[in-house]
Amino acid sequence: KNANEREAEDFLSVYNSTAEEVWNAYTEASWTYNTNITDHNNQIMLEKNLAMSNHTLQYGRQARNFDFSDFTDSETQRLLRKLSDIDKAALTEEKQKEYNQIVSDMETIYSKAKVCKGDKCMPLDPDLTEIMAKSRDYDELLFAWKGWRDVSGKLMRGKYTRYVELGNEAATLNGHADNGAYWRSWYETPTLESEVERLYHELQPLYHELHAYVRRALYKKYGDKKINLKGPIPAHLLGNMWAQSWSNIYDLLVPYPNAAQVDATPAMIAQKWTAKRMFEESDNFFKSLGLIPMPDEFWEKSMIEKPSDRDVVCHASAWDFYNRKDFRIKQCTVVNMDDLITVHHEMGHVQYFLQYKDQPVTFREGANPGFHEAIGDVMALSVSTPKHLHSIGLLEKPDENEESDINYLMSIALDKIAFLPFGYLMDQWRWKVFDGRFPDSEYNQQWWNLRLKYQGVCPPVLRSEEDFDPGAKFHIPANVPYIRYFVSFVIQFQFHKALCAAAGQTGPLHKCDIYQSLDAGKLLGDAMRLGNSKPWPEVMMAITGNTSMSAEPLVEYFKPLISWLEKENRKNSETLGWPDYSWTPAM
Ligand SMILES: C[C@H](NC(=O)O)C(=O)O
Ligand SMILES: [Zn+2]
Repeated sequence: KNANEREAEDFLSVYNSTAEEVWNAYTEASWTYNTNITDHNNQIMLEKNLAMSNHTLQYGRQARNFDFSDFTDSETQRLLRKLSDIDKAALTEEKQKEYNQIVSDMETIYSKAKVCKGDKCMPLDPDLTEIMAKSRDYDELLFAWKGWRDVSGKLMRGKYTRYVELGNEAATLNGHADNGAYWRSWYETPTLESEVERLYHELQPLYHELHAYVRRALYKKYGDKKINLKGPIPAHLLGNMWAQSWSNIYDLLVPYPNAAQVDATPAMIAQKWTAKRMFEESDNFFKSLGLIPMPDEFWEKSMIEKPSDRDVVCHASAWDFYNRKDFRIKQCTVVNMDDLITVHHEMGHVQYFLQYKDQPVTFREGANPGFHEAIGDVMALSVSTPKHLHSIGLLEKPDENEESDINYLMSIALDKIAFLPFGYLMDQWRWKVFDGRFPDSEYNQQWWNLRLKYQGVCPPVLRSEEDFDPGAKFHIPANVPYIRYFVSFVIQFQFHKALCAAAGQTGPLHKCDIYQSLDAGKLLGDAMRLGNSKPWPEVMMAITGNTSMSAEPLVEYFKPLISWLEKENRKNSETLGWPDYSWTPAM
């Protein structure tokens, strides 16, 4: 190694120890704000954010001064290259303040928004979420759906344009074409857009079969004034505020009502499960694989229930405090199956934090953002099986037959297949907003064009450019990219297949439960420990033996259901897709 490389290594170790301090300070302030939304806490968070940016700027400039092309250590090169992208620190201080204030204002609007009916004012979590999940009254659903958009997205519209401008300015200062290009650069895959488009088209036939089957069930429930069997589905009838997961209307869709049921919620309530019990159950699952237990600080400092005395950001999230000891989850947990899955999703993030905690801070990320989103969901694919739920006392002995299998696959498909178009379109919209193809005069129109094109849903009431419906989904005001979830929903089945093989499970993928397999745990743990120190295809290779994303394991997992749906839809001579694309329900 030449002197230049040795100097770079010293520089990087000073960077790392100072970064741990500064990032920890910001994360603590951000946690305080997210778990107690006040102006005071917001101001402190903004200050710590600026301090972090100054640190990034100072060290980013020095990193750019190194000519690392002839360095021998590829890790040092990778670290310096990542440090050279200084993100928002490239903006002037007052533009950084403006940008950070806009993002925190939008997130505060979203997190404090309430829909009032008389003197009862309902937040999204848990009230409106519960109405969307449980109500079967067309107009009550409409009240919640429209009301939520009026008090969230609609109030952010003016801020979003400036957010886009400043995000693009920072991206171009770092050499990216626009902010969308900056976000995609994290995948180190120049062909990312065409790869996700290819995956989407491979999976679209599965979605069309499910969409046609669900539309038929909703037609039976709500009648021909509200459902057109050749048209899009009104977006408020699918059990979820954004129609991104349909498992809450499973009761309208059950393929075999007399076969074994799959929902653990009744047992969780009957057995008086608590949020704490749900987290302990998840921790047990990870430990059974030989993975790392949640440390004491996690149990002491996490916020696992919605506090009654203050405003908080309820959208569930996992937190790394960058001191290799302190990791937390913030979740407004409700005792039901949906939230038990979410608990595993968030615990998957913390397991990743624990596995890569001794990496340089710059590498304490997922191999790509989709990897980070996939870990917990892989665990949940095992935990959700009737066999596993029975083993933890949440379902009576599952009768193993073709009908109960189809019931189970349907319940998982209502989460996983239903999600794919939404997971895909969120950043199709944002990438085009950032690259200018969608001017702010068309924000809402273009949003609904994509919602129709990919999801086959339509707004149940007239929309206009007075509205800003993308802002009604957390990740838009919170500035959280979304293609990571589409990537996750594809690769998690690749991981599931690989871990099931490692666990010696030879049956069909949907019956596999990797519980207690130390081999499966080791395969995933070793991959997580790499963090972002290697390009993700190498990590994909280490887990699955392939270097690329593939829809095949997902298609294999759902094969029995797809065959069943094809037969069912043919029997009903369903129209696949929504050729009556301009139909809207009687208002
Ligand atoms: C799928 C995504 N998950 C998450 O934010 O953790 C969502 O909830 O929209
Ligand atoms: Zn997540």
